[in-house]
Amino acid sequence: MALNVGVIGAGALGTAIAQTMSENVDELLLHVRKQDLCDDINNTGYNTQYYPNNKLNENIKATTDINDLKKCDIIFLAIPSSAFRETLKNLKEVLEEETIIVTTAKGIEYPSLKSMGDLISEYFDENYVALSGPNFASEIMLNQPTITNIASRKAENSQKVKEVLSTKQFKVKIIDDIKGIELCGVLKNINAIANGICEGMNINENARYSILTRGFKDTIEIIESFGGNSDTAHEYCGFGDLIMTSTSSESRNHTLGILYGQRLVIDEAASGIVFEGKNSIRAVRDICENNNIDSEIVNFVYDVIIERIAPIKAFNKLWENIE
Ligand SMILES: NC(=O)C1=CN([C@@H]2O[C@H](COP(=O)(O)OP(=O)(O)OC[C@H]3O[C@@H](n4cnc5c(N)ncnc54)[C@H](OP(=O)(O)O)[C@@H]3O)[C@@H](O)[C@H]2O)C=CC1
Ligand SMILES: O=C(CO)COP(=O)(O)O
Repeated sequence: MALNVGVIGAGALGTAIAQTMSENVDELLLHVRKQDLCDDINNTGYNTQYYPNNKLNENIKATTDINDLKKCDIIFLAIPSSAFRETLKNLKEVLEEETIIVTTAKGIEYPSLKSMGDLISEYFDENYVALSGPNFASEIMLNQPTITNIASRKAENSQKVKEVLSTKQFKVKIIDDIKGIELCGVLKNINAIANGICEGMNINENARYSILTRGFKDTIEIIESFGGNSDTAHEYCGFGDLIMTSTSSESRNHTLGILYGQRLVIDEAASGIVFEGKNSIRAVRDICENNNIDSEIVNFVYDVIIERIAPIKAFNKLWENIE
């Protein structure tokens, strides 16, 4: 394929989608932060930090030099949302405005309450595409069957991104709701934490799945309040990712919730693990307040994670108010 494609972020997701797309392009540029990891990838063919047992395809070339991305037609940002603005500023120095930027991050900027798409459009106009779905990176890396949704403001951009991403195993469905797709990714993390907290406290399944049902309804309400389409909540990026992340032990957000539910304190910053849901809870609560949405699930997660209210007390309040 003639398109030049780059991925920024050689973590779990960046490496996995690089591997997928390398089936479709002549050369895939993978931008890595650390020189030693870059050397490992180029010299051994392994991402020794994230996937020490999975050989990378030979046409994946790692670089630490952002200037190498100049020639790319499409660049995927597979980094935490907290790193987006800084990375976009750096990219703006070297890229043409027409470069398509794809966000894979399921987070939101605080206190601006901007989505990752909003941030990209500050630097690269409307040339962005959002990707989201029930997509554990570890499974993508193993080339296991996966579907994702993408959305953008320009149909031709979605089409190009679909072309570089699609393989026999990795399916891509374009939807027409850029706001909704991003909100789904953010909100499912909050629900995953909520369910994790309940699981950690050994709350019964009748209650847990009622809470998940309520979380799904709140997701629809929030999407609609942003002018998004409620159908998006029924997509892979909506229902699919919500259920998967809220119930799977593979999810970092779900696991974080379990730890809080068990009142086990970990040093989240020192762990180096990306907990997007934890980082976006303040933003989601502000979004609800600004739009007069009273989400008991969002309040529950805020109470436990930010206010550090005892999980059982927070749960009792949630249960009293849920209907
Ligand atoms: N993992 C998954 O299954 C999925 C993840 N996502 C989303 O993708 C995004 C990335 O997640 P994931 O790949 O799992 O995270 P990882 O922690 O596995 O990887 C993060 C990558 O970003 C780099 N990075 C971290 N901080 C910065 C920074 N300040 N500046 C530049 N680069 C930075 C890391 O570099 P270094 O290694 O040097 O720290 C690493 O390459 C998240 O928003 C997540 O929600 C979406 C779908 C699935
Ligand atoms: O978004 C994901 C899968 O779709 C990954 O979820 P976690 O960040 O909770 O691990």
